[in-house]
Amino acid sequence: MILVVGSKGMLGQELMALYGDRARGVDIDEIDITDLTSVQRVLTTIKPSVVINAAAYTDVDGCQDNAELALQVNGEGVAHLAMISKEIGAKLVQVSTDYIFDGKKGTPYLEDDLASPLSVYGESKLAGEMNAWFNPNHLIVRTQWLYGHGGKNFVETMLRLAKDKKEISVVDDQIGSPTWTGDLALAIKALLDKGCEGVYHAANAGFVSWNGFAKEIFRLADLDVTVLAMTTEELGRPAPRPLYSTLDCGKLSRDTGFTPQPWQEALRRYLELREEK
Ligand SMILES: NC(=O)C1=CN([C@@H]2O[C@H](COP(=O)(O)OP(=O)(O)OC[C@H]3O[C@@H](n4cnc5c(N)ncnc54)[C@H](OP(=O)(O)O)[C@@H]3O)[C@@H](O)[C@H]2O)C=CC1
Ligand SMILES: Cc1cn([C@H]2C[C@H](O)[C@@H](COP(=O)(O)OP(=O)(O)O[C@H]3O[C@@H](C)C(=O)[C@@H](O)[C@H]3O)O2)c(=O)[nH]c1=O
Repeated sequence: MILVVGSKGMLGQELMALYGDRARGVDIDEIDITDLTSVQRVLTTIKPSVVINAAAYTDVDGCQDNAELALQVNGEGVAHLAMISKEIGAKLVQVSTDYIFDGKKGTPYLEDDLASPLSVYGESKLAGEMNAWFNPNHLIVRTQWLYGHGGKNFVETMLRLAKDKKEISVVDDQIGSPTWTGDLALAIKALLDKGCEGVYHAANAGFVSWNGFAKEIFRLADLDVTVLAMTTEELGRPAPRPLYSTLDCGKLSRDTGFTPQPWQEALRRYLELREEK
């Protein structure tokens, strides 16, 4: 049995849909990962063979203002899951982020590149990666720029803003790979099916700026919106973001035979499925 922690989140919902009967999902109403007793109670009752942690505090600017909570959920919470999953002999899958990097490398990041987070969110997720090591049987999957059904994300924000705006300003100096949760869930399954351990990068292929991503969303959705360019500095959000955080996913392809599709194709598929719902 696979236990998906954070099953009501954006990735959690996708994992539940992919695994169906083979998974049991729990979220904040049944488990609080910041509370060791709660984690102990749920894991020792369900006794899964794999725990996938898709629970996190993902509001990047919110984390910047609430560092203690960010470290509790994204850092200590993972330590609790790692310690108890080890105790019951289960594998821990920890989902992590490109924001553990500072974005200064200039070429796609490899799994063993040095982490140097710029934001509290990035620091707390790096703490989570380190805490995953309390269970030697762990898999850390770093991904980025996620969108998918049932979650707050950039695609949904753009489509919402387009309802009453003809012009939207979007930063053009941050580069990364928009990634569909549908493809990330398949990558996680491929890694588990092959018994992979350690750190892996998993994102849709190719890269673009948020500005270019917004333009492609409106083009595919056939919406007449002008996307203006601005810099990250001009936008002035509370949390700093890496300017170049593309992840090299070669290790995933080599070890599993699974290569996520180009981001443009994933986006087209997501928008089609969204229309059908
Ligand atoms: N979104 C993105 O762009 C990216 C996400 N990631 C990582 O991927 C993973 C999944 O992200 P995503 O699907 O966007 O996350 P979401 O924010 O959509 O979902 C997270 C879920 O975890 C729940 N949760 C929060 N705190 C706790 C807690 N203390 N105990 C139990 N559950 C809790 C949330 O509940 P509630 O909503 O009620 O707070 C929510 O249901 C995370 O690890 C994230 O860091 C990595 C790269 C990019
Ligand atoms: C809504 C909006 C955003 N932006 C910018 C802000 C930001 O730099 C970028 C993306 O904004 P968002 O708030 O959607 O994204 P952000 O919270 O930075 O997304 C991150 O989330 C965490 C959880 C991760 O792990 C990362 O991989 C990444 O996906 O676009 C604009 O320039 N104009 C806009 O109208």
